[in-house]
Amino acid sequence: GCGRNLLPAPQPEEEDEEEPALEELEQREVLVLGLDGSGKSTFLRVLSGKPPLEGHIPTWGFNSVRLPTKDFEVDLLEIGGNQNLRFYWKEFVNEVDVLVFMVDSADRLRLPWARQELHRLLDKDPNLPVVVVANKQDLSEALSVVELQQELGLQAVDTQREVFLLAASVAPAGPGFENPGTVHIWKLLLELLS
Ligand SMILES: Nc1nc2c(ncn2[C@@H]2O[C@H](COP(=O)(O)OP(=O)(O)OP(=O)(O)O)[C@@H](O)[C@H]2O)c(=O)[nH]1
Ligand SMILES: [Mg+2]
Repeated sequence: GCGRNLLPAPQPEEEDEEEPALEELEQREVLVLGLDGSGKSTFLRVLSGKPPLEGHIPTWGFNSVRLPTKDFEVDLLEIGGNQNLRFYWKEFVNEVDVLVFMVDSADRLRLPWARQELHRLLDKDPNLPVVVVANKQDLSEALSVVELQQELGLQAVDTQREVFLLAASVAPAGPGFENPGTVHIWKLLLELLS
């Protein structure tokens, strides 16, 4: 045998009695999606007080952080944006409270792809609040929010649903973490989750 006979059989009923309540705070789930290189991992790092990484290290799967607030805990879950991973995105949109969709505002050539993926997700859950982040506004070639609204087809989205488009550069320019873009996104998320 492989040794499993040595383990005592699990006795869930007894354990239930002894196990203290671990989760006192309510959970909120935020899904963070967007094309590869748009800044999802950077956003999660900066939110958790870590400096952004220099280059692009692709997320080959999931990446998550849990941030406590006074009323609840916020789980932010990134799924990598590589083309092979995008297939899985739609499996998670119905499981979360808010979707953050990151866009590299300077990646003009791939905006049509970002638009297509975003609208697929919007179609998947008509009630999910969506925060579109027009990231990398620090780059000179970045499109403005007005241009991005057009390019991402957000004017056409029906007025019933909550879609926000926020300009940001989530990677801080220098040391220190008073990043106004990230703070702004976080405040909006807390409002939507309350
Ligand atoms: N100039 C500029 N660069 C940024 C900004 N945010 C992120 N970056 C850079 O963009 C690159 C990619 O960032 P990531 O956060 O790894 O991108 P990602 O969306 O997680 O990518 P995948 O995991 O592959 O899906 C990194 O080199 C970051 O430093 C920003 O606001 N401005
Ligand atoms: Mg990543």
